[in-house]
Amino acid sequence: MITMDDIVREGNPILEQVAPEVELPANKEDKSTLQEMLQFLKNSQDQELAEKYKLRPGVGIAAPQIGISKRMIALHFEDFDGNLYSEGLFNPKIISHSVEKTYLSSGEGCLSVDREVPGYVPRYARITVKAFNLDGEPVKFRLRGYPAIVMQHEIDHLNGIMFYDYINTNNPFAEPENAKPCD
Ligand SMILES: OCN(O)CCCc1ccccc1
Ligand code: NI
Repeated sequence: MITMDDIVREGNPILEQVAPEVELPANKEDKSTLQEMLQFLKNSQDQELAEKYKLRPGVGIAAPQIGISKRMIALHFEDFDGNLYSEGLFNPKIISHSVEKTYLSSGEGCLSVDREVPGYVPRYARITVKAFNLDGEPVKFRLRGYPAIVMQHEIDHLNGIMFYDYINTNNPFAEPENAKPCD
């Protein structure tokens, strides 16, 4: 099972690389890795398992964060209406997005960053994403608000981008242009 020992931390160059696409249909190894990533998220949100294995709760994870430079991400979280998003995705791609931006008023964190980095992280408010799921089927997501933020945070990891790259260095909590908080 994936534990925090498997999570690479900032400074590791793999987090700054653009990851190559996964060859589809996915081979057994890539499929098993993606399933383990999804299981890690579920475990990290289970009080007992998180305590037992010292897991930091995560709502998403990208393969480079476990040292694998491939375009694979997993998501496991509920949106503010209680809808569950639980996906293992190959080669996710944002195919369109709003001009408007959004951000979490509490800022963001990252399993690969062992420190607080305060500040607003402006992201597209609405995105359309195409990907392939664990069954190898093409899937399309139209996301807004919190789910859109999580998806963008994960896809950024596949392009070597960290959440703090977006924070306004002069004034981290300056109101981002053309953006409204989603919470
Ligand atoms: O890459 C996953 N990650 O480091 C875990 C935290 C993900 C995350 C946290 C806040 C807002 C969006 C996404
Ligand atoms: Ni992250």
